Amino acid sequence: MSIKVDIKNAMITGEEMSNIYTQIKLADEMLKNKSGAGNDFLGWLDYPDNYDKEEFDRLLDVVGNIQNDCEALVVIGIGGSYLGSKAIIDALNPFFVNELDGNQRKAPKIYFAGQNISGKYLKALYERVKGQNFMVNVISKSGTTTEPAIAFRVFKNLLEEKYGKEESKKRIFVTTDKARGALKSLADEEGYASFVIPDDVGGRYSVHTSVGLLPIGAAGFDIKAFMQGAKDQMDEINGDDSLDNPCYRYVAARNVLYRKAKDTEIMVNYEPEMTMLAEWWKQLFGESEGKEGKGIFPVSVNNSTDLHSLGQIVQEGKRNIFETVITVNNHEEDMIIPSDDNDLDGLNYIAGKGMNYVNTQAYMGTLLAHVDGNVPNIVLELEKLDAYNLGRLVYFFERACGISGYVLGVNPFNQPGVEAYKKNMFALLGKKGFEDLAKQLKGKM
Ligand SMILES: O=P(O)(O)OC[C@H]1O[C@](O)(CO)[C@@H](O)[C@@H]1O
Repeated sequence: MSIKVDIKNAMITGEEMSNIYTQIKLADEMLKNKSGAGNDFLGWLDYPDNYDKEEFDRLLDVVGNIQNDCEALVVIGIGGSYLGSKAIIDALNPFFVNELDGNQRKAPKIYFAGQNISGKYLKALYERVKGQNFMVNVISKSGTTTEPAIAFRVFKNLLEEKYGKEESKKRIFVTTDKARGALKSLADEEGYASFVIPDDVGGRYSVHTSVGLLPIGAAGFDIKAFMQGAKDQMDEINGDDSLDNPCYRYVAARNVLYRKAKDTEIMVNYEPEMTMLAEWWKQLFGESEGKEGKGIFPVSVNNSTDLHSLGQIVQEGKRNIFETVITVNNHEEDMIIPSDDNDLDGLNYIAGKGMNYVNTQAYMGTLLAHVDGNVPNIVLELEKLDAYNLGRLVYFFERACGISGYVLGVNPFNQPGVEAYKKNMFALLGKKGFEDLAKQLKGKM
């Protein structure tokens, strides 16, 4: 079912929506006819139709082998080579899944590495994985990103010590550029099975490519349904160029709000398994829109947890924020609140109710309070948290982000700003070629 976008609490007039509509339509046309900035990175746009079916079948085979042949898969990557698969796997997995033992599990444990530079984290993961029958999927479009490169070196060594060089080759799956980068050269040299990140798909738009599909499939989820969701969402957007199109409505609302000085968007969820979905969304919109001194700053809260930490500032702090709440209609699990003869905690008034009911009242009460506090709320309603609907949601946001970037007047497909920290880090680490910068930086320290 379609994703619904409700803007009745977004504090926007019909006139404001109509005024921005032409720009939304034009921006989407620029995407579709590939006439805008960054038009060499639009491979994701038709990907649900145009993906490489042979590679997909090969991926299904590999996923099946991973599931049969190992207890644990270490997925190495950062940013767009990490957040999407982590988001979908977290949203779909039962809680505490890695604590289930072998016969209670339908798929290997999935561990993530290379998404930080913490020695403590990597050491702990190394110790946890070394006694298990494990495999590795290393993902990097550039093939040169420092964080995953370090993690891969560590786990490659561990595999080779444990299984020997030849057997290790069967346990390593590489997802990278088809021709360039250190990882591609290494994969060719060693003969690792490789999957391609298409040239024209940037990291943050790559969840439906093998970047996302291999880990999501290995974790036991239906990647065909995930692709179908994207396809249906794409067809739906292409089939309606009016403001009834939920994707257009979301883009229109957030841009109207931005023009009214609401320059911070808070992605709100009420289910902890959606935490990482917001992290993926933050990269998507932050890297796409945050340039040339422009952009809506994307942040997220996990409620009701964060109502007890950030609730105060949302309700009464600087009025430059709006919220986008994601709600899910169908919850499969619930916990009924027990009754108690003594009722010393005073909870009997909700005894017999499900926690999902309580959570919904918390959501509605919060929304009304925040709107009273001058925080506009956009609500995105998802039918269900399953592979199909998540496939839809990912495409929905990708398309919304591409359109929104053009409405803002930026290239939504580059990220020049992330190079600054990398250069400084290389200089400070003493990498060859960064000697002059190292001198300058040391002078400032
Ligand atoms: O897949 P790669 O090339 O390792 O890049 C990982 C991430 O790093 C960035 O390039 C930022 O440095 C992101 O845009 C990207 O998603």
